[in-house]
Amino acid sequence: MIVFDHVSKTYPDGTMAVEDLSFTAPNGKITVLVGPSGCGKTTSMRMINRLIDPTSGTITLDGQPTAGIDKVELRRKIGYVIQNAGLFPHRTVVDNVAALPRLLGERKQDARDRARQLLNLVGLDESFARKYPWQLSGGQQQRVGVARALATDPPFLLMDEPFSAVDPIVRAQLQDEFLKLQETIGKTIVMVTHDIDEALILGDQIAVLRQGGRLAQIASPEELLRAPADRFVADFVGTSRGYRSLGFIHADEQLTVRHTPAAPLGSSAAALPPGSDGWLVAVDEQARPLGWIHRERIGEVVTAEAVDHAGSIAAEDAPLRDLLDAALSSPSGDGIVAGADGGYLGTVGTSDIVAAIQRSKRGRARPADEEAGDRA
Ligand SMILES: Nc1ncnc2c1ncn2[C@@H]1O[C@H](COP(=O)(O)OP(=O)(O)OP(=O)(O)O)[C@@H](O)[C@H]1O
Repeated sequence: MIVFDHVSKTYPDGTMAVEDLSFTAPNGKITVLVGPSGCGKTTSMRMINRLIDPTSGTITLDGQPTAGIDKVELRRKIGYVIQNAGLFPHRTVVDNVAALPRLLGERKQDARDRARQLLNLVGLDESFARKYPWQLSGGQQQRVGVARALATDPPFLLMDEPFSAVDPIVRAQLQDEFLKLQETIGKTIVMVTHDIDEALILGDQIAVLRQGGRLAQIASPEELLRAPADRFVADFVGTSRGYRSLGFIHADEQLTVRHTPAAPLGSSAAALPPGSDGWLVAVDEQARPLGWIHRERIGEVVTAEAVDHAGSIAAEDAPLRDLLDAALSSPSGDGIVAGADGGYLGTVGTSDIVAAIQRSKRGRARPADEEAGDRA
């Protein structure tokens, strides 16, 4: 657990970068610091590993004030991932990852063996180990940066805009992989980003800072979207908050899944049922949904060319946002749902999804009502 207790930082030129900042980054969770440029995110994060010393206040790691921990020991406990990976250009990938353990006295072979395991963990196979950073793509370099930060198996990890130097598609992939990795490693992470969408995807909790390093709100992604503390947070989180918050809510068991008939590729048109307003769900040989198909577009047999791909397909356990999107993008008006194995399950209607949204809103409102009842 990392605790900020009334921490302030004034630079020698008088700039108040952080003012009276207090928050807790819980163990095994990702805490994201976001806010506009110059609001003190980087200063706050660098005070944790004492690259910058606070002017006042204390920061503790699992109850131990950082001011009292030897800097070498502190850096061993806290992995650090920076933008652009910051790799040593003249060292191979494996030696980049092994660098800090070597510096701390580990045997070369042991450090390299572990480095190879870590490279594997971040999705880089053996062939990358002997390459140099300039031979890697931006996304691959960033993975090496993550592997290097994990080299001393630190319980804490600081990440400064770790995925911002790569294009949006690679960034989305790295974010996804990183969340899976965190499920395995369970580190206590503080991450800085200026990108609210990245914060909403990665954060277990998000601390929104305003100019002068003052905390505007700290909350879960869902709460930040649902109940921004003030206008500044609402504007920073951005528009379509209601729709985006559906990305964190799942359907309940009451959601009606309709049994719209399937039209397997290659099947004869004569053998097919009428469908819903003529619409059927085209499925492949493994009964996986491909998209919608209208009876009028089917000749003698169902062909892949006749499938309409406009509608997105939602997974059974997907958040309501994905189900709603599947329905809204669908030519038939209903959304296609696939099971965990990718097989076709059924379809959901827009009105049924809206009813599920309303039930979830009532469900979330209830605890507060009950609290009010308890107080009365
Ligand atoms: N060494 C320094 N000396 C004086 N002022 C500084 C120093 N480093 C940062 N600042 C100032 O402190 C404030 C906070 O800077 P910081 O880098 O922490 O912000 P940030 O939120 O990380 O910004 P960005 O998103 O642009 O990276 C800014 O006004 C900045 O100009």
